[in-house]
Amino acid sequence: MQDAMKLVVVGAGGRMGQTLIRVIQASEGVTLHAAVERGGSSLIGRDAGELAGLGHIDVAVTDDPLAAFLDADGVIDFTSPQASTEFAALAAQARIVHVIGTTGCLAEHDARIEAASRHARIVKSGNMSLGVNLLSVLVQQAARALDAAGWDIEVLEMHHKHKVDAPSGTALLLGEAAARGRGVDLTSHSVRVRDGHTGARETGSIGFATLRGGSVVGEHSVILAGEGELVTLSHSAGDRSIFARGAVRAALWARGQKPGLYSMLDVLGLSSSI
Ligand SMILES: NC(=O)C1=CN([C@@H]2O[C@H](COP(=O)(O)OP(=O)(O)OC[C@H]3O[C@@H](n4cnc5c(N)ncnc54)[C@H](OP(=O)(O)O)[C@@H]3O)[C@@H](O)[C@H]2O)C=CC1
Ligand SMILES: O=C(O)C1=N[C@H](C(=O)O)C[C@H](O)C1
Repeated sequence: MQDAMKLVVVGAGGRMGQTLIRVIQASEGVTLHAAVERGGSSLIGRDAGELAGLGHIDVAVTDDPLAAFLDADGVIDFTSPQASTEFAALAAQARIVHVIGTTGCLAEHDARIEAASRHARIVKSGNMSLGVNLLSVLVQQAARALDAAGWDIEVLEMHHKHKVDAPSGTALLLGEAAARGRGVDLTSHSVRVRDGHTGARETGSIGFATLRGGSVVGEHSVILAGEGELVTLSHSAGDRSIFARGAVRAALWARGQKPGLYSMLDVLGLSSSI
């Protein structure tokens, strides 16, 4: 049997970082090797278990990611686009698995992450949950079956008030699935904001609407609106552990793969359904 996979959590003090520490401690086949926060953070030196509400686990938070990566098997990263591109380069240097849940990446970040995947095994997804990835397959099928002339597609999302990017990574992932189903490119068909005298809706466009407030973990709906009927496909996240469990599953899966850039659909064996 293989040794437990040694995982580093970067952004250890964040909402997802703390959830990951709890999920890793509760999971078979993985062990928390290190916890990383940015230099200057008041969390450096604190015990990661205490930070996550578990009690002492003898893993002190460090601000030296490369030292942590060199003796690890993988890193799980829910931080920021800039930080994730830097961690991808370090994961490539250490030749380890890098699971990236960070959203809001621009083309320049994605290009750097793709370059790092020549040496690292990277799994990146705007949503690590099983439910959302299954939903994306269903959205693609619905968009293909219900034609653009008769059915308009709108993606609606709501998240907690601290979220900094919009539309959410999940909304974009679902928009991409709808665009694939329609055989069109999302960028040239999406309407990300509406305000003022917008004119009538353009046939075939894919609209996005963003709500923010309170402590909502993540609500997503894809609405297919026809004449006199609506089809709504939706997902509701009750707890951040669904993302953390997906990320751990991705790390274990990627351990056996060649260097490259993979998605959660690859991890879940759903790529052949798209
Ligand atoms: N794909 C998925 O399934 C999911 C994705 N996400 C995404 O994950 C990301 C994080 O979300 P969330 O946990 O809510 O955000 P938080 O702001 O709570 O956590 C981010 C953490 O990363 C830390 N961080 C930022 N830069 C660095 C760095 N250079 N080195 C070390 N640590 C760093 C932050 O530290 P500091 O506070 O000092 O800046 C913070 O502790 C977002 O992009 C979010 O959209 C979230 C949930 C699920
Ligand atoms: O920031 C969050 O919280 C979440 N971010 C991801 C996204 O942008 O879709 C996933 C999840 O919905 C929670």
